[in-house]
Amino acid sequence: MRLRFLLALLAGLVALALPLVLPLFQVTLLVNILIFAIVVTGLVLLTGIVGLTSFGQAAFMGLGAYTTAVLTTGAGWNPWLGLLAGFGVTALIAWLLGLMTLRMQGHYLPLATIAWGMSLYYVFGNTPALGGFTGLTNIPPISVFGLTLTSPRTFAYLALVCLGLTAIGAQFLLSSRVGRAMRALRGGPLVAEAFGVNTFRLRVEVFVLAALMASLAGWLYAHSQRFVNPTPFSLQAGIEYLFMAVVGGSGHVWGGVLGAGLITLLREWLRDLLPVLIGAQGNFEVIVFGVLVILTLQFARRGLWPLAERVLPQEGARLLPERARLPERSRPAPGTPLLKVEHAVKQFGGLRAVNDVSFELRAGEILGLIGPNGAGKSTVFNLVTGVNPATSGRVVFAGRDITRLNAGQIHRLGVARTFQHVHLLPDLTLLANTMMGGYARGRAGLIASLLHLERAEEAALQHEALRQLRRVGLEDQAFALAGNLALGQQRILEVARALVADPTLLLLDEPAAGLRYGEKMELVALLRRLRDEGVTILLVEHDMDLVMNLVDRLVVMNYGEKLAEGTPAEIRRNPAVREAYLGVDVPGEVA
Ligand SMILES: Nc1ncnc2c1ncn2[C@@H]1O[C@H](COP(=O)(O)OP(=O)(O)OP(=O)(O)O)[C@@H](O)[C@H]1O
Repeated sequence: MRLRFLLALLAGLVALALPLVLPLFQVTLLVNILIFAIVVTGLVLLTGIVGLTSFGQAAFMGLGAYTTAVLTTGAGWNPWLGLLAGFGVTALIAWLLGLMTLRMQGHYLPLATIAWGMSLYYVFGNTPALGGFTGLTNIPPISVFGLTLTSPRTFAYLALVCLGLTAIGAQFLLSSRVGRAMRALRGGPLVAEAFGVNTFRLRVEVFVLAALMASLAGWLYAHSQRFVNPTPFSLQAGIEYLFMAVVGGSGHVWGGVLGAGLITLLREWLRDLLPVLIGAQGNFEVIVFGVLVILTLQFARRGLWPLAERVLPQEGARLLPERARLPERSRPAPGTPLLKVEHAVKQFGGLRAVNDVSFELRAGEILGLIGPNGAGKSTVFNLVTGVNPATSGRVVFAGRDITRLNAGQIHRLGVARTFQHVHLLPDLTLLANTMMGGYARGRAGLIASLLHLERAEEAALQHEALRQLRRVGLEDQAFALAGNLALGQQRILEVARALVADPTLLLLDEPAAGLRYGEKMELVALLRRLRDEGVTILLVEHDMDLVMNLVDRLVVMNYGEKLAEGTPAEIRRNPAVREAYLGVDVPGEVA
């Protein structure tokens, strides 16, 4: 940790020395690298972390550049006001574009980013007030504390400060509650929503943030070049920013900075070299970039920064001091009805997956939901967790009708879940994964996270996560990576993550799927212990042995209907159940 800090300090000092020692031409290049790195930092958040591929960042850079260019040349505004105006214009346009496009899935979103990237480029080029394709000249320089930044040497320091603040803010964000939610979004909305994240809103927020970073870069660009034209804000430039992120490592802030440096330097070098080698003029460097990206995707899919990370000293485990604990929910008295499913029906087109199912779950018990494949168990699970609303009927939790609430709203009432297919963030520690479960117990938003103003809350979450890891027996691995765990432990980690939400009801979706015998026994022991501590559990499970030895009561489903309900002993004797499970031995109790 100390060594890493010293290396970072050294890198910072070198960066501060470079504008003084490099020849002027190279300082200009350095300024460009710093500016491009700001755009790419936004792309890292948007594309590398959240998984929203954007080809349109150069257009947002253009919005920042043109806004300040018009206002400072035409209306005589101070460049700093031009920056704020650029932020305003970019935020508004990005927000509108985000609202329109961010609900799109798959390849539709990248297509949409290409569309607006092209449109804005032609708006810049075809608007006479913006100087058309020749652009606007005589943009005034920026002044800082009375010092006018006309020389690239002094301008480089402004660019360095801007990049430093952007990159550190992005790092702060990624190590926060919002950052964990952003990472969870990458795997689809299911997990993030289950922990109370408003996924669409978060996508829009990150989209606007990345656009604002590009806008800042555009402002710097306009005042360093002192003129603007549409070319640097074209679709091709947008693609090059993506190249930088991919080559450097789009999952890491410093990867973005590395990519911006490498590609910009390479471009300069190739622009001189290739025409000599080929004997003709042209943008041949783009061909090399294309090959480079393909090679990176082939041999270092996550970019070059993760390779550098391997040789850098690893960051040590650090816990913030806990000043206050998170508030806890009041518990329902054992035996009181906690969950009621009343005449639930779920229709998928012509298929009635759940048909008039009713059952009740009392506080402090473990209820198992079993049935053959396709019986409708997962569908019931989805009705209770708000993933899919019931077609008719009611679901009541803790006296409140939750039938029409979404997953996040239901979670905030005290329902936490695990997933049939484990959904963890393999590159994060067990602790960080567990903390994801406490998202709804925190309040800090994007801005507080960027500024690191959420440390007290983060500390409380860290210690709560640690307590839950201790509760499930994983505390000694709190700082290991979740991706290194065996499946059984990953499932137990998901239980710890759910427990951080301080749930009154824990829903487990096939928790024993894929586990070995020993792992199943550990899981059973854990769930029993949790029950004894007062946790109420509903579990959907295929493993009859496990279910029969764990649960207090069972609901058996078949063809979407409730076939039977009772204690394991009653269910074992039930002839209808035996028939539904024909060919499967409904096992006896194991000592
Ligand atoms: N989103 C959906 N759209 C259409 N049909 C669906 C959907 N989800 C489930 N079904 C259908 O509803 C029926 C019940 O499925 P469900 O997944 O609830 O059963 P299950 O008891 O959980 O089965 P398994 O044990 O195999 O997971 C199945 O016929 C399934 O194909």
